[in-house]
Amino acid sequence: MIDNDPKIQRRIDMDLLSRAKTGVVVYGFLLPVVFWPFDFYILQPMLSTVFALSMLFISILRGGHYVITKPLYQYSVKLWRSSFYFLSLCHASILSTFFVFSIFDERFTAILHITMLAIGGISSGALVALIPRIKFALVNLSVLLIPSIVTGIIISEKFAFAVMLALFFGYIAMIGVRSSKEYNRSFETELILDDQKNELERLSKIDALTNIYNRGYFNIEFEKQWEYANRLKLRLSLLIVDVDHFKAFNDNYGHLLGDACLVHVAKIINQVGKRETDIAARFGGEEFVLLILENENENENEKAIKVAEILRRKIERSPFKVDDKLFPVTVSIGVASIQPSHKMDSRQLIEQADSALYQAKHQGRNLVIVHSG
Ligand SMILES: Nc1nc2c(ncn2[C@@H]2O[C@H](COP(=O)(O)OP(=O)(O)OP(=O)(O)O)[C@@H](O)[C@H]2O)c(=O)[nH]1
Repeated sequence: MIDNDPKIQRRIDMDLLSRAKTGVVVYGFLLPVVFWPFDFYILQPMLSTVFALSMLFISILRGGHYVITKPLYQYSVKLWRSSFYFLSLCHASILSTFFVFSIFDERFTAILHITMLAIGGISSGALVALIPRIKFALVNLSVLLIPSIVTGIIISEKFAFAVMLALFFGYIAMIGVRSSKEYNRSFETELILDDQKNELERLSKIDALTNIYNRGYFNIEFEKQWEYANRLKLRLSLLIVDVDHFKAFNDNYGHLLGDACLVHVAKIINQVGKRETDIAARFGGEEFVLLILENENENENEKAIKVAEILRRKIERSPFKVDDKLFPVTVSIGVASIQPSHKMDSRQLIEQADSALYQAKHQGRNLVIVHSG
């Protein structure tokens, strides 16, 4: 389920980045703070300064990586990922060196106990943060702990420390693998829910037969465009398109062919209403609507009349074809155009287009009639 789809991988990477954020801040300031109360800073000024500055330096680089994530990720996912891994491992390596010295070098005795706590905290924290990429989390954990374990085994008087660290390593690695499975499961559930949400959203907008917007969605968008046109003082035009003699079509050729004919007409309406602001929808039965936002410099309903005539002609000239048989189809179109204002009711535009359509039917069909006055 969690496949190589770049979108999914991006989500995992961004989750990884956000989880690692706290660590970057903590690492940059943690150890100088640790040195202070134990006088380590005074006892070993050189060591502590080198250590603190190197941690701070990597934190600053990681901060920079965080800031440029968006363009860097766009430029190259591979580069983003490898720099993230590299900088995380730099932090882990400096910490690991520090752990090795703390456990085995007499100069670090002053802060040994606090370092042991830090080993537990930092290793567990890093593992939890890097869970989205469990293989990398385990590499990071190995870089943090294995050098101390190996050194402990070599220097036999610290063997007990090495055993304790090895047990700790095994234990949290196990917890990490388990948590990563849980992470993947919840991530998969999230993806399934996202897909279902998108599909439900799509279904709530789309007419099941013709695959163009349905009336519910049209109503919502119509109100939005009405408000928009009102604010910008633009004209809003509406075409109501009705298939001519459709009852006879159904009676002659059957409902299934009737359905296919509606799909054919809907496709053409959708093609003609191709501007970003155009909204083509099935209004109900064999009736469709096309909502058009006129340009500022367009006079009256110029654009809508042009589109209506193009649409009428295109449908007339594209007979509906089944098994090499051609079925002529025509439509009548009522056009109305209004510049919305707060005093008007948006239904007025629908009523006017409807009355123009009524006239088109009465004047013989296969006609465009524009509502006047
Ligand atoms: N096949 C099919 N027919 C539908 C659908 N929705 C509505 N209809 C039919 O569309 C026909 C509409 O008929 P009328 O309203 O009488 O209009 P008309 O026959 O097209 O006549 P004019 O509009 O006056 O040209 C009815 O027979 C409905 O059953 C549908 O989804 N599929």
